[in-house]
Amino acid sequence: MAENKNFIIDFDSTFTKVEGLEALAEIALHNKPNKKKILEKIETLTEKAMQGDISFRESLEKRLALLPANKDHLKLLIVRLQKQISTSFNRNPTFFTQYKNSIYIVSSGFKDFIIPVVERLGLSAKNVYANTFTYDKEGNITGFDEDNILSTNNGKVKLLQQLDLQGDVYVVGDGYTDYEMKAAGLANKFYAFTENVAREKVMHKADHITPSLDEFLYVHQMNRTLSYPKNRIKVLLLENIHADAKKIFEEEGYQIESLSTALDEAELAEKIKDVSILGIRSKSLLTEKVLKQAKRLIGVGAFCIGTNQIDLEACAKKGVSVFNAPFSNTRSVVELAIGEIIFLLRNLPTKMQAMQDGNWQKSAQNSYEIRGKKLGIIGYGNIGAQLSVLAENMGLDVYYYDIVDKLPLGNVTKCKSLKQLLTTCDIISLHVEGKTENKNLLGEEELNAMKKGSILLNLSRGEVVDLNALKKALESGNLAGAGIDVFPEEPKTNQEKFTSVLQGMPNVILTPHIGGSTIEAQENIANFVANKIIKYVNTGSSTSSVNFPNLQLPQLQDAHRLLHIHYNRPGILAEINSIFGQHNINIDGQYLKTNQQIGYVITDVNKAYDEAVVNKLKSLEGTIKFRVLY
Ligand SMILES: NC(=O)c1ccc[n+]([C@@H]2O[C@H](COP(=O)([O-])OP(=O)(O)OC[C@H]3O[C@@H](n4cnc5c(N)ncnc54)[C@H](O)[C@@H]3O)[C@@H](O)[C@H]2O)c1
Ligand SMILES: O=C(O)[C@H](O)COP(=O)(O)O
Repeated sequence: MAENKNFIIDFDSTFTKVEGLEALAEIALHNKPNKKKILEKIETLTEKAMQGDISFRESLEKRLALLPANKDHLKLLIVRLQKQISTSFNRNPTFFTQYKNSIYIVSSGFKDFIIPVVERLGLSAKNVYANTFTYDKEGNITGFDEDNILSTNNGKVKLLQQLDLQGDVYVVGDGYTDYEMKAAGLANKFYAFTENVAREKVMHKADHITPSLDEFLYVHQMNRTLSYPKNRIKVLLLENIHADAKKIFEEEGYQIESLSTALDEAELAEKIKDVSILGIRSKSLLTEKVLKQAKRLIGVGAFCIGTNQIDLEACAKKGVSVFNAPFSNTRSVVELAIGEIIFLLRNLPTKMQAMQDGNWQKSAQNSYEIRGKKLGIIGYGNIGAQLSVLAENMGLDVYYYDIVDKLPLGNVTKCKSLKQLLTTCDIISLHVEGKTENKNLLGEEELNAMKKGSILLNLSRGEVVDLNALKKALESGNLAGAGIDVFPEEPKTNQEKFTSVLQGMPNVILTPHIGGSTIEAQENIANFVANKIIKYVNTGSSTSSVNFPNLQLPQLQDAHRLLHIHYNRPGILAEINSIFGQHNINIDGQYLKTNQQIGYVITDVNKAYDEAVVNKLKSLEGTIKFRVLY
């Protein structure tokens, strides 16, 4: 309760993102030749005092002596600082208005610029305890009021003794002098505020590290803008996901751990225990066994196209939404396929190896143009269709076969059966997904059905082609070459050895699953997937989730959003609404979608609601997960 709690809040680098005196120096030294040097000296002096390495008084005297500032500079400083209030402070205006009489700004900075800044969040000058400047007649800063207790060493401690606050006292700050109030027995707890600056020495002394004001308010169960502090959301990124993803999650305030390799089942099961968001690529298997350990998992990002490595159904049943990047690397795969078609039709792998071995084989034998050849695409999805457009533009005659009805682009010919495609085309390229039904889609029978002298590309999934049968087809000469990018068993790291029955065969291109491994694709994927997950966490929007009913939600405005994920069974929506009815809750908006396994209901209700509602919704039979957003 506010009456029993007092909040002592530091100003520089806590209330604002920057140190006031440093910002003042920046302004006062604008265009001065020695600016950089003086600024560095001021920063060093600030840091030394903050770390507790020199006395505060000494630091202040030395800093002011270096500062040629006046009242005009102060006016500019105030405008700058008002724009630099810490993000999480600005995000929680109700905390300041609700507890304005219990919040004390205690700072070794200067009231001259602190008061106009804290007033922005509704605090009053009478609760600001800080130093004051002295000026000459022209308005130049000459020093500070030396009688002010806050200008002395241990000033914050002495001030707090004088204030003699009744009730609990909580200190929030980024500096050592803030900790000293707790050390002197004048505060119940010291919270090291690390949103703007994280000092090891100060964090080490803290009762609690608070990366934002949200965390402090969450710990104290006080009125706040975010239901759950973002710093509590732990993200685990595996398999060398592009650095942009880490950056985007970091900017959102999440905690990130990033590893360059995949993890095996046991390692992942251990690591996933406290993870809220998991990011993987094609190598990490997310099995039901791993998911059993995932107590806090909300979302999974497949930073690739394929999601066959993830037990999507088990994720849905656990209320975990999975997102992938369905388009971001498609162009890269298509370009590699085109390149390989040209290489294989010119018999280049064999010729290149001969050159490496010192053998000159100038001859047109077994070398063909791609123009006019028949390309057969199995799986006319995002990659297959894109390949057809590029290939047709290069003069290939394109055919496709898909189990789903797909619109043929350009002059492409649709085949009625796989057999028709295999027996018609000179080049076969596989672009199907890696589901169980597609295991050995091309086995001995299918490979034997292919035209004599044709070539095969597989840049989809390893299990789709029976590699022993392919080896035989190549040895028999029925196939003239193959480009294989994906394998039933692939190394988890670049350090592991790779072996395949196709090694050492002529006119075969083996690549280490790099169809989508281009700088452009990886960057696009990182941005696409990370932003989709953040949107899901922040708004509940599940657009383009691969295992959740897709709901595109409007921005939440002055309401609570209740997200209810449940097993898809009849009558549950009626039960949810009956709970709202019993508690007289006004529904501002409601959105529902279901798929075979689960139902996803989002209800926006007006601000005031009874906590009992939440408990009833959580314990409703069939509930998988429940979240509140506000
Ligand atoms: N090598 C790489 O680095 C790399 C990169 C990206 C994608 N991929 C793989 O490529 C696959 C295809 O990607 P996409 O974006 O085109 O997927 P997509 O889902 O858009 O298209 C797949 C198409 O295959 C069809 N299909 C599925 N099974 C089939 C079958 N048995 N016979 C005929 N058609 C069938 C589907 O109906 C669909 O139209 C991905 O699932 C992924 O596994 C590999
Ligand atoms: O599914 C995909 O997008 C590809 O197989 C690429 O996977 P990767 O990101 O593991 O290379």
